[in-house]
Amino acid sequence: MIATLARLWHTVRPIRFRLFLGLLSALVASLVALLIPQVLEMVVNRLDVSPTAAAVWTGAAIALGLGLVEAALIYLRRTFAVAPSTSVEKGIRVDFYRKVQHMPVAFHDAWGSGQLLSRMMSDISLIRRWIAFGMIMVVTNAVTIAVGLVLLFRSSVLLALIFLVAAIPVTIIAYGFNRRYATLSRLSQDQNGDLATTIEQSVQGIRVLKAFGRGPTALEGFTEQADELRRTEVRKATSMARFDMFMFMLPELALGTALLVGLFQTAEGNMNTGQLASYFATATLVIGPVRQLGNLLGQAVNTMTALDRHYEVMDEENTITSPEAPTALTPGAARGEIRLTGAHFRFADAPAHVGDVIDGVDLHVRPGETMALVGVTGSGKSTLLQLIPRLYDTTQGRITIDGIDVRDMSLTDLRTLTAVAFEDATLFSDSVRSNVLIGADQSLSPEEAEALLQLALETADAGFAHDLPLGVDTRIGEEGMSLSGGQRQRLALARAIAAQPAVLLLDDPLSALDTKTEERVTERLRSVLSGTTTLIVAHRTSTVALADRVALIDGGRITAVGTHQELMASSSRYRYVIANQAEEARRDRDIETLTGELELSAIRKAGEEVR
Ligand SMILES: Nc1ncnc2c1ncn2[C@@H]1O[C@H](COP(=O)(O)OP(=O)(O)OP(=O)(O)O)[C@@H](O)[C@H]1O
Repeated sequence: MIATLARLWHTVRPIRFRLFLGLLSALVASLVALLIPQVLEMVVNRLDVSPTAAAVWTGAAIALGLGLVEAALIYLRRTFAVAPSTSVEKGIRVDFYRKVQHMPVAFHDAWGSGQLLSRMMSDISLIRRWIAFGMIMVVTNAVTIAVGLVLLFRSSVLLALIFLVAAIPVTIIAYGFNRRYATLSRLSQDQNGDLATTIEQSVQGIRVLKAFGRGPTALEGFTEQADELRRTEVRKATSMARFDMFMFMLPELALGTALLVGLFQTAEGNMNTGQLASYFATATLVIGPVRQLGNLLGQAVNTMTALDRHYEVMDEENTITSPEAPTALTPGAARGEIRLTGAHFRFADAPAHVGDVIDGVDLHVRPGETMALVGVTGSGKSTLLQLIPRLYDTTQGRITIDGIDVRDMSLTDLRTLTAVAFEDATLFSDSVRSNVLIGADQSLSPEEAEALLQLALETADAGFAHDLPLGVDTRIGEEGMSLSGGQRQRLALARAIAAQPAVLLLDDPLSALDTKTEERVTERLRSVLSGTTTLIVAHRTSTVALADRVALIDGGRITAVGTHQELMASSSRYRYVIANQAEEARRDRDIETLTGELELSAIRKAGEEVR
């Protein structure tokens, strides 16, 4: 807790002085407010002695003046604290985003996107509200209550004790309520997030749901989730209603009792009317901070939790970073010779009894060569590809490009040398042009960039982009025009080509294309990118046959390397894998003919589940 506070103190360093001014304004404002009842007491007592209009006017003018000063100070408090705290909030948010961006893929495997989103949005907002408001108000309210109590005791010890009897449970109830309410709020936020995810999934997978007649089941699931959220909202409202009841009932009861006792006391001459008036004015002023203090203490605990959650992400160690003294290289001059030596890899969450996913791979890919990676599903093809640009790091062994260990290169150089296209083509909500040129050399002139865009689109057989409503300036992605799976894949491939890498890593990027288009694209890739070393995960025999050589991967090991013809002749395992893939491709074609643009991979997955 102390360490967390110390870190927060460090974070607010640039605005500490303004926060101090905010605190000062708030303190003076509340002391000024507490002066008003004292003026009231004076006026009432003066009126008892000499009831003149002048006394009334003077008292009213002083109270009005004090009220104006208080209002001005409250304005100052907000000015001093709110604007700078939003800049601190922005800073924290940007740091968080930077951190998440820099973290390796393994971090994102481990952390759900919902978790990161809620830490990025809700937790950071909570921290900002505490910096701008909570921190200042907790001190101000504590001082107001302390001074207020002294004034109440000065008016009447007995009435002050009645006030205290109500104030203590109010603070305790408010504190407890805030803690419980925060838990419920977080639950409701999580459930809202889950509901949003369900809607997103059903909208994205609407065709699969319809094709399999799973709409009613999806609706049932959704209704159950919506009902859970409703129950949480009802619990929140009930809890709030109970809290409000106590918050108003206890102080009102105390003030009612105090009024009764106060009137007797005044009648018996134990206190004067001025004191009684000042007691009530002070008590009304102090009850607000009493109610708020419990809330603020609860908020403080919630903010500590939010800070801990925030620092938990910020403290995650980034294991994939550039070395301190990277080997100098010129990505443009690279030959693209890849060598894996005794490469091992296992996922951090893999159970102990399971062997390494990549289990001692030795592989040599010659400069400019196109090598196909072939293996049954789950044999480690995608994982192997991802080790080269260090999306994951080998747990043993080494990978070199042109003789330089990838760990000795700066990440920027390595990621310029390599480009990846995944089967699952992710496009951003932006124009086709921006999507394709995302990894292109930023120093190109507009004409060069345009020529590169054309070449990439042509090579990837993505000429359809010119026929979109605004051509290559058409907005695509989630908020833009929707494209078919095959179109998305071709743009993702064009993006990898436009990066002009020395090493092109293609993870089954043509799976959604028909066989003819795939063959055409593979041919073009070979002629346009003759100097580029290409490692391609392929399922179709046609693509495999076009590669210079093929590597067969089995259980995380390379078991055979050679041309397609050589392996067909020498390896029975290779013949088995290829025959299997041909069968799969035939089934895909049949389904495609039957259902048009259906999501093939989803259908396959659903089919596997049924089996
Ligand atoms: N992020 C991950 N965390 C844990 N295990 C994973 C992760 N990604 C893949 N695996 C596991 O690693 C193994 C190899 O997966 P990989 O995706 O490399 O296979 P693949 O040969 O590319 O399969 P496919 O042809 O089906 O794409 C599989 O058993 C898979 O379940």
